[in-house]
Amino acid sequence: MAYDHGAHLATWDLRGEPVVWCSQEAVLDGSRSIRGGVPVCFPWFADGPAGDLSPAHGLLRTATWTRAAPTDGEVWAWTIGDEDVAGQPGAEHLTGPFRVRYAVSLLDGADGPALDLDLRVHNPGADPLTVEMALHTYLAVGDATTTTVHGLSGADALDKTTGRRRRQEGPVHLDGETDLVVDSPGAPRVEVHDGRRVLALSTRGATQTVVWNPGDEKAADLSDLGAQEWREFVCVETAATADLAPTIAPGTTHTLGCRIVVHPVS
Ligand SMILES: O=P(O)(O)OC[C@H]1O[C@@H](O)[C@H](O)[C@@H](O)[C@@H]1O
Repeated sequence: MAYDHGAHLATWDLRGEPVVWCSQEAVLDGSRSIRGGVPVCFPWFADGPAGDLSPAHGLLRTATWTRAAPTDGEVWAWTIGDEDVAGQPGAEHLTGPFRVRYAVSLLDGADGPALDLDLRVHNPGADPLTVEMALHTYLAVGDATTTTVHGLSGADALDKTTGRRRRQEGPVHLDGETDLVVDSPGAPRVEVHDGRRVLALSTRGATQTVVWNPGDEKAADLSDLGAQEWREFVCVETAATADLAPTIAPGTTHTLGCRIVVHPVS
């Protein structure tokens, strides 16, 4: 299921099981962002590099995108540009013109079925364009508290729950509120292990991986999340933000992409 509102893939199921998770309480009428699926964050992430921008995660998350013709393997494709959001709340923070094409593909690869997300940002302007971006995937897990995220050990990270930078040692454990922006240039393979399967993410054009789960206490503040639903997902986000946001030269395109493959645990 996908919506033009935010170019938002809301769910992806495989063999009857959700892989991309969506809240039972998600608001799907376009009046706010969707809690779950894959929010597209652009042209800023969260409250922006200096923490003073709104709407959160950039105004494309709640904008109405235009459907584009899907090409090979693509199930949905959309486009949007700066002129489409002119006058909307947050448009005053845009730093230059852009044209974006976003596509969701279902692929049948050697590793089995895969979901591929592809965000292409073109700078049609005369000046370099620096933008933050993220594919904020909500991944379904058996129980977040016993789920681990692998592939990020040894990387520097900003722990947003403390405001401090630290080195990530070993897998990320989701025991309590987790909000970690891990610097992960070089396209690492990141894996989510929940004991019953492994979700493997390979990325392109990303410089960071964000791992987020609100935990019990913070979840209670989210009106579009059911009681205990925070246990059912972990967000592992393909990102390029803050000092590691790309600067796109005039006339060029930056692609941020993510491919998700599901491996059963035997
Ligand atoms: O509630 P929102 O706007 O969907 O954001 C959810 C979370 O998204 C994550 O990407 C951020 O790192 C968190 O800080 C934020 O709380």
